[in-house]
Amino acid sequence: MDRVGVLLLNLGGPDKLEDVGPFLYNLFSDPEIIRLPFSWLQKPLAWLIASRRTQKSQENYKQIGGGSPLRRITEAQGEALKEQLQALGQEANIYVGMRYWHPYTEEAIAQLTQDNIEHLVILPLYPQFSISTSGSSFRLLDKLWQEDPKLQRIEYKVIPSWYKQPSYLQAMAELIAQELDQFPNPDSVHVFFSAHGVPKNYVEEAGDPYQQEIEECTALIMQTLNRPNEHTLAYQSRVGPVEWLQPYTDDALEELGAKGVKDLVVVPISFVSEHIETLQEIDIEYREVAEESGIENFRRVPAPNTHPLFIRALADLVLDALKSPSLKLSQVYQMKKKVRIYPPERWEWGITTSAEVWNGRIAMLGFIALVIELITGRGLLHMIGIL
Ligand SMILES: C=CC1=C(C)c2cc3[nH]c(cc4nc(cc5[nH]c(cc1n2)c(C)c5CCC(=O)O)C(CCC(=O)O)=C4C)c(C)c3C=C
Ligand SMILES: [Fe+2]
Ligand SMILES: [Fe+2]
Repeated sequence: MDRVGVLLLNLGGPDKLEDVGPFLYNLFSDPEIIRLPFSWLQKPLAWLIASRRTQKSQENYKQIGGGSPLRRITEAQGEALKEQLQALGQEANIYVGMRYWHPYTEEAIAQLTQDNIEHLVILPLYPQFSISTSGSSFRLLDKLWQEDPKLQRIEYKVIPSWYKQPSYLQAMAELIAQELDQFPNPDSVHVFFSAHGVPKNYVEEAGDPYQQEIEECTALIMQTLNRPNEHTLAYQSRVGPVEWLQPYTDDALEELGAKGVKDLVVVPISFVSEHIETLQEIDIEYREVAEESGIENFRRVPAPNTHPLFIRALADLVLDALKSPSLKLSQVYQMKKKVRIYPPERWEWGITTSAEVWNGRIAMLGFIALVIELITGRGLLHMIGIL
C-alpha cells in the first residue's frame, strides 16, 4: 500500500518564557505578517519590534502558565486524527509543521521525506484562509518544494480552507449550544463571534479573502445552531498603528454593554485550539472590558481542540482530498488571493502605476526611518550598524 502522510500546518507558540523573544522575531521576520517596501528592512525591523514587545508578551504568557499550549494540543489533534483515519480504513502518518516555532515546518518536511511518504495531504489548522496564516505556510512550502527534487516526487493535495465542512460546523454549533444552555434563558443570550483580526489593507489592497470567509463561516454556524439568538461579529488582537478589520472586539463589547446586553457568550472563530488569544486575551482582558461595560454574565465557548466531531471533520477533509485532483501550491495561493498584480516590479516612466508604487515605497522608507528614530532616539543607519 502507498505511504500516506498528513501535514498539519499551524502557527506555533513559545513553549516557555525564554522562547517568547525568538518566537516574536520569527513572526515579524515574515513578510506576510509585516509588509515592507524593501526586503532588507525586514530583519532589523523584526528585531526592533520583537525586542520592544517581548516583555509585554511574556507578561501575557505568564498569565496562562508560562507558555503556549499550542504544540501539545496540535499533537493531540494529530494523534486523534490518526486513530479516526484508521477507524475509517485509511492508514496515515501525521506530521505537525509550525510556521514560527518548534516543530518547524522544515523539520516536519525532513521527517516525512525520511519516512518515504508518497502521497501527502496538506491541511492548515485554520478554517479560513488568510495571506498571513495559511498563505504564509503555503509560500514557505512552495519554496521548499522548488529547492528539493526529492520533495517533487511526492504527490500532494492542498486543502486551502475548509470553513464550510459540515462536521466542523456541527462541532461549533454543539459547543455553542452547550454554553448557551448554562444560562437560565438560553435564547436571550447574545452570541459574540470574535475572529482574529488582520490589517484592513490585506483585504482591500492585497485581495485577502479572509474577511469574506469569516463572515460566511459565522453565518453558516448560526444556521447550523438554528436558535433565535442575536449575534455579533468583531475582530480581536490588533497589533501596530495601522487600521485593522472593524469593529474591534473591545469596542463592540462596550457597545453591547451600553445597549443593555447582560448575558453573552464569546465564540473564538479563526482558530481551532486554545492559545494565548483565547486563554489570556478573551478570558482575562475582554472579560474585564465586558464586565466594566455592564455585561453581567460572560462565558466563552471552548475551542474545538479534540472534540470528536471536529476530528471527524479533519478526517473527512483528508479522505476527500486524497480523492480530489492535485493543484500546485502556487496555484492554490493565487486562486485564494483575488490576484492583483501588485506591486508592479518593472520601472515605467511617466505618471504610471509603477511610478506611483515607487513613489510610495520611497515615502514609506522615509516614514519608517522617522518612526524608528522617534521610538529609539537613534537613526535607522545607526540601528543597522551603518553609522
Ligand atoms: C487565524 C488566526 C490568526 C491570524 C489571521 C493572525 C494574524 C496576525 N497575527 C499577528 C501578530 C501576532 N500573532 C501572535 C500570536 C498568534 N496569532 C495567532 C493566530 C493568527 N494570527 C495565534 C494562534 C497566535 C498565538 C500562538 C500562541 O502562542 O498560543 C503574536 C504573539 C503574541 C502576542 O505578542 O500578542 C503576534 C505579535 C499579525 C501582525 C497578524 C496579521 C498580519
Ligand atoms: Fe497572530
Ligand atoms: Fe494578541
